[in-house]
Amino acid sequence: MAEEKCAPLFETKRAKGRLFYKVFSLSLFVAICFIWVFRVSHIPRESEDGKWGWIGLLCAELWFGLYWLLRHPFRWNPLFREPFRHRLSQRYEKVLPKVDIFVCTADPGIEPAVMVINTVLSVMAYEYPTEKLSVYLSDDAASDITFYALLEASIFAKQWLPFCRKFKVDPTSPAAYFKTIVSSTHPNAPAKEFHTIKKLYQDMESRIENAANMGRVPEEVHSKHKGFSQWDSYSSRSDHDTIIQILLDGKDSSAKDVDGNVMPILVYLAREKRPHVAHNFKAGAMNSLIRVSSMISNGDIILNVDCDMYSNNSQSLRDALCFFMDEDKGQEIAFVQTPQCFENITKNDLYGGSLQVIYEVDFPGLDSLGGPLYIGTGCFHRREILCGKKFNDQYKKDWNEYKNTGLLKEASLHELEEKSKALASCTFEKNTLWGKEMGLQYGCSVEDVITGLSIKCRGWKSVYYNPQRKAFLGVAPNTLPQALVQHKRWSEGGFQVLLSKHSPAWYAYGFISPGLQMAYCYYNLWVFLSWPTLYCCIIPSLYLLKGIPLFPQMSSPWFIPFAYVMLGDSSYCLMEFLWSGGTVKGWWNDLRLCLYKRTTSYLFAFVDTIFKFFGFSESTFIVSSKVAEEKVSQRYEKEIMEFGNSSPMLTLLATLALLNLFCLLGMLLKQVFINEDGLRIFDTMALQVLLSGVLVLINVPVYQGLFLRKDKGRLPISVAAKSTALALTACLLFISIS
Ligand SMILES: O=c1ccn([C@@H]2O[C@H](COP(=O)(O)OP(=O)(O)O[C@H]3O[C@H](CO)[C@@H](O)[C@H](O)[C@H]3O)[C@@H](O)[C@H]2O)c(=O)[nH]1
Ligand SMILES: [Mn+2]
Repeated sequence: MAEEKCAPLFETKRAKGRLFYKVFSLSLFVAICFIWVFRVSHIPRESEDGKWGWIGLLCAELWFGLYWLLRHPFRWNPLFREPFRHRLSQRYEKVLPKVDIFVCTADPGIEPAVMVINTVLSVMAYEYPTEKLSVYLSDDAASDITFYALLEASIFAKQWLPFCRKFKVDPTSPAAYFKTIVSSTHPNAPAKEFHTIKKLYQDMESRIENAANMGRVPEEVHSKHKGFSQWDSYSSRSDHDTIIQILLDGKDSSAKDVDGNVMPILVYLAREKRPHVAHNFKAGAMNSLIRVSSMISNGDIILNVDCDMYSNNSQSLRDALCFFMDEDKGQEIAFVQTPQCFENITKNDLYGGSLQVIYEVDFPGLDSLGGPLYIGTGCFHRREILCGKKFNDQYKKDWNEYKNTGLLKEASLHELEEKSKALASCTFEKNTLWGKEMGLQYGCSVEDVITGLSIKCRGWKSVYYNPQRKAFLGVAPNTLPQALVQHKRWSEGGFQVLLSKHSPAWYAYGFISPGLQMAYCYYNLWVFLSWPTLYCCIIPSLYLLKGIPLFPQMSSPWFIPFAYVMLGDSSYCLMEFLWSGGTVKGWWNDLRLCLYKRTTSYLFAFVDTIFKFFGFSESTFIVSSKVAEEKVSQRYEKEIMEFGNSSPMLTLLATLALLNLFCLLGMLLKQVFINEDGLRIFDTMALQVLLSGVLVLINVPVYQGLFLRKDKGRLPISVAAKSTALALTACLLFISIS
């Protein structure tokens, strides 16, 4: 018993096989050095062809090599964590802390209300004392439909929560649960009860969907609930008062479920918005939530999820607490991050959306360097640290002195709502430290990453926890344009972090470990991959067309390091990808997306950040769509790439794809009809042929989209025309200049 008492609440394991990795990396590095030496020592003379092409490649290879070095800290010493829930409950069951859960939504058009309330219901049903749970929904669209849906959910929850408890339901999102039951023949609930609850859910779902389709809330509901009157003064999504409604307050009889148990507190919040006041997107929403919740429940722990990220594991809250409440190591942990996983990833992950290598390899590695990034969803925070507390080693939280703070117990509901309104007003933050040193940081497209970094710079650590049964499941982009726009926002955010006050490249020095600095830089430098990648996709192919070699020929000893680096690195990446649970085709798809995001998302992000830096354009946050038309979904299921618009990004992609095709074809035709030495080019220019060949192969979906497909997801004719003209012109121009 005594032993149990001081036994840790979690354990940490180290990965094996690191020596192999280190030796292999060293050998790759030696080969990379040889490549650099070759480039520098073989620069063509003024009289020879290809001098500038050569120097450009030298720069690209230097940069790729250095960037490759940044990858290493991740892989040096990965850690895996395992919490012990039973010990937590033995020692702390009576004094478990209060937890506030924030769900953010911003657009009922692409984040349907039914999906949002499923997420809300799933987190309300955590296996946790309900009187200690509070769930807040922030609605940046201030949509009365979403409010209506939440109202419906608050009623349905009175049946749903007892049902989940009784039959140990998991996942606790009703939609997801009913979906799993269709595929398995053993619902853990008796048929009668199962069908009753299912019917209740479906009725609610159709009421909400009807309201959403009609675009308004049914009259009889409207008049029955006083909450709707708050929309009387509403003029638009970006111009309205604070709307707040405590739907379940945890104390009066209407807040009990059908079994008579207390329900979690449930609050709807749409912070005030005015057209000329910056609202700072999700970061602004989160900060309003932090303040409003401090007035109502003031939980010690804050869990934050996006509206699509339903809880898939009803124990994950307790798991997270094992880290915070561990007597020995818990004191320094600011947040516990779980991976962002998705329920709609297809077998070969067409858009590389699952980010598996990041979550299976990078993040465990980060954990040994001081902890993973905060990635905006599925993250448990300590409230006081999120609000700006600095680390000191005297800090020791005594969980046993459980205090019931928050005013809900004393004040009247109305009073509370009025007080909270002021906290969510759009002028509240004026001349305060909110958005700078308190709460989530403003001015960055990845408010999460920069906030996590600032927490680290204040001396705290974080923990990565990747449970076997995924903690949360969400929706990944299911069209190419969506994926590219999302990566643009992320890479732009990364660049902003790099330029920010907390820059991992300079400011963070001395505050976080050098390995972690490198790791942050690895993510924050994404935009700088665009130029060298573009260069390597264009110049070697054009030179191939012209017949000028830029790489050593096959019979030269210098060929060896090139071959070794290409082969070695790609096989290693493939191995990591498979090990992380991917397929070979998935790896190929991931490679394609990697190319596409580098040549488009990162490029556009680079340009946009510069514009914003000089004040030419304003910040935006393009919310990813979580729904798709029937036809689009069908194509997604079949892993047919969805282009579907004529954006500059797609035009650029198509142009690059065609340019490579033309160069390769042009070269082959030249070999057949003009040159006499036939196949000798495959010796002299083997690597260039290979590079173009791979680029052409990887772009097969683009050629299909341009010329072969008839469906709506294809590339529009206008893109085909523009890109063909551009690619041809580039080839002809390049040939004609000597
Ligand atoms: O003005 C806004 C914009 C967005 N959101 C919410 O923010 C969340 C994330 O938006 P989404 O479009 O799904 O972006 P993702 O790229 O999927 O999100 C990832 O990247 C974001 C930063 O770029 C983080 O904020 C997210 O937590 C992280 O999951 C969603 O719940 C939105 O409703 C708001 O509340 N207000
Ligand atoms: Mn999302």
